[in-house]
Amino acid sequence: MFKDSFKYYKSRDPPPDLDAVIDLKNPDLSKVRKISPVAIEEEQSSLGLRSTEDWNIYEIIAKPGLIFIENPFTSAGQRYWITRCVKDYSKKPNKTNLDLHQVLSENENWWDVCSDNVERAKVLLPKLRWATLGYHHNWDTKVYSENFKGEMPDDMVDLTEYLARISGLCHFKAESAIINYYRMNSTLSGHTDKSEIDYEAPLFSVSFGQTGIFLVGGLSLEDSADALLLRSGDVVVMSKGSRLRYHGVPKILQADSMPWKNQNSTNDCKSKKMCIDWDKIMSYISESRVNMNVRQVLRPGQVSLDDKVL
Ligand SMILES: O=C(O)CCC(=O)C(=O)O
Ligand SMILES: [Fe+2]
Repeated sequence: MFKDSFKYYKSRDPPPDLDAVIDLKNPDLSKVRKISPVAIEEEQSSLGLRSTEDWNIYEIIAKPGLIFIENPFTSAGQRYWITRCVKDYSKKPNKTNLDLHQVLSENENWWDVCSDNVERAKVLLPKLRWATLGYHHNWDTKVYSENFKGEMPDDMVDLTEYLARISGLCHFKAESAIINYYRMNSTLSGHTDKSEIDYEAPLFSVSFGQTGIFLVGGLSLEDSADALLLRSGDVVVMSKGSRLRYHGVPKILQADSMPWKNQNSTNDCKSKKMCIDWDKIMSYISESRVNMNVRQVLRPGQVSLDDKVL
């Protein structure tokens, strides 16, 4: 059952045995099958992705539609997206959990305060838990509204559209995103994401930084669950029969590699300020996991939540 597995993997004392956790760096081909990336003509250069010939894409055999792309990002791509999540997507006017706690004044942004003020950073850094973009995800009502809607960044829209095409899932338009920020002791309890109108559209989850144990069960909490390791750059696509499965993150583990670190000695920050910023971001990510959870809300052709297209 989902809750028992969650408790098992969450436990510190005793720590869980990770032998049964599906590790797609070392895939067990009785549990997963490899799928080929769909060949598409144009190359994309600005999304920080490797050439698709060397992508590893898997589908969990027992959970059709649950697709896993092993880190398709270049090292520079990891740095780009980590910086976007930590520094940019956490900024106003995007909503964050900190808005509810009044720990920042009207004109202050979490990352700016943390990078300028060591004392405030000690308290504030671990406090950021989520930011919402596009249609705001209301955690209490779970209902999207035209009245609470921000901008979706073009890069995130382009990245998920490209990932959808390569995975053979045609239409996808990013309209809402939650950026989840985890510290080493954070968890995300089991849930299904069902506030969206169109369940035909997949849900994309892209993880960076420290490793997460991702637990994915069935359509009911009574069903058993599989645990998967999600490392920096790994992408999970919940589509088709797997779109509404229960899932959660019972544990964050120390990463066994740091693909966001510059592999060669050439420096890719364009100014001294960018280098200093990156050092601070790297220090944050050395004890955090960030997850971009991107959804399509509307049906194709529907222009707003008030547009009752069937
Ligand atoms: O952090 C993750 O891997 C999952 C996040 C998630 O399930 C959500 O935001 O709905
Ligand atoms: Fe979720």
